[in-house]
Amino acid sequence: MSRKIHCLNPISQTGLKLLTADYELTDKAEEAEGILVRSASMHEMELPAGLEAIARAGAGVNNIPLDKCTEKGIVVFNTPGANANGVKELVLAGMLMAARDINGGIEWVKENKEDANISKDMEKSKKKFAGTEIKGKRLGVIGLGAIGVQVANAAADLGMKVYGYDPFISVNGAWQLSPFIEHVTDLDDIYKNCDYITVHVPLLDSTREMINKDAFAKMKDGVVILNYARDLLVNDDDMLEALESGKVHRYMTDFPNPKVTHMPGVIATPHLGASTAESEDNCAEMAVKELMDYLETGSIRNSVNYPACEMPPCRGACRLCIFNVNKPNMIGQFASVLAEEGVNIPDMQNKSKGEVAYTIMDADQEVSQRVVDRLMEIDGVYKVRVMKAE
Ligand SMILES: NC(=O)C1=CN([C@@H]2O[C@H](COP(=O)(O)OP(=O)(O)OC[C@H]3O[C@@H](n4cnc5c(N)ncnc54)[C@H](O)[C@@H]3O)[C@@H](O)[C@H]2O)C=CC1
Ligand SMILES: O=C(O)CCC(=O)C(=O)O
Repeated sequence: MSRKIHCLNPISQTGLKLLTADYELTDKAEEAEGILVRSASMHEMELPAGLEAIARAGAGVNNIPLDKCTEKGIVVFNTPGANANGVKELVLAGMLMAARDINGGIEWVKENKEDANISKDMEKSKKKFAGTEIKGKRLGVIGLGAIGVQVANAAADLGMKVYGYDPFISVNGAWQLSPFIEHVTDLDDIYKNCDYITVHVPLLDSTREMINKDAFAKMKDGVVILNYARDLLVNDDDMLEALESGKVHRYMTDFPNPKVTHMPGVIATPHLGASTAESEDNCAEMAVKELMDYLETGSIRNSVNYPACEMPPCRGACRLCIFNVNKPNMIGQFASVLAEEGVNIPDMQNKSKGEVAYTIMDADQEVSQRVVDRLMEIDGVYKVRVMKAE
């Protein structure tokens, strides 16, 4: 029987082509074992009873109800870094468009397209659209993950003086960061010093509306804010005030909403950061591979709600994948149940991540529903998935 995959957004064929003959795309979400999604919101969606995993072809997972998925033992994947270059290039375009009034200039040419003297007239009009160069200006990058590091390095290559802030920077991120970036540990150093500030953090409770009136109060007059991460990182009312007072010269954003579109000094794009052929292909390929690997082997790579856990092919008659709360004596209880039922475990792997843990156990014989029920009865177990050895 083939595994059913439902796409909540159009997913690049480059990724979908990787699905083998064991898979089938379905229009019916309710029968899906796996879901592929980009930005569609899943918060109001009823999660299918047989859903094992969701793969987000992208970075941000604020469109997915993570807690609900965790409690149901549904593994949520994303595709770290797969669209970072696409976003970096749009951020660079944003900085350049904020530095001079390129948009205004283009509009002027359109408005004057019938002017037979345009070649002369433009020389008188162009001063309205003049600006500055980004070389030598100070850029603050908040969040030095896949995108932030690339933005910081590219801006340094263009001659900007770059400050980077990320209290949770990964070892990998730190390795990739150019030595020319000044790594600051106090966000105020970015607010006080920078001409351009770009935000590349996930939308979390801790980052929601972090760009607000308190932050603006510390910033230089005429600062440019770039938000190619998520709308709710910025307090819109405070942004309007900052734009009207001249504190913020331009607000460059990939997240227009009815308030933002009416603000002066805004240049908005319609969530285009990852909309390049390359990013779409990269994300789709990574998402499909993660999904297939998990559905076929139980191995988890790049999950945002469960730990990474890689297992070689099944060494028994079946494989048990157990999702549970991370607390003492869980493995002891699993092993006791299996021992009492006369099931031997030739191989196993257990990993934890914060509040949750994941255990893969190969069993030397097929297990009965009673074994599964007994495991499910253990306090703290969310789900037991049984996979037959191929
Ligand atoms: N416009 C678009 O189309 C796209 C937007 N995005 C957005 O950009 C965000 C970042 O993407 P990636 O760089 O790929 O993610 P990432 O996970 O590689 O990097 C995020 C970084 O933010 C850091 N961070 C978290 N909280 C922070 C805080 N309070 N202060 C400073 N740093 C903090 C983390 O330590 C991490 O290094 C995504 O979560 C998503 O919302 C991502 C891709 C495309
Ligand atoms: O998939 C998209 O179109 C948007 C990408 C994005 O926002 C993300 O990866 O977080």
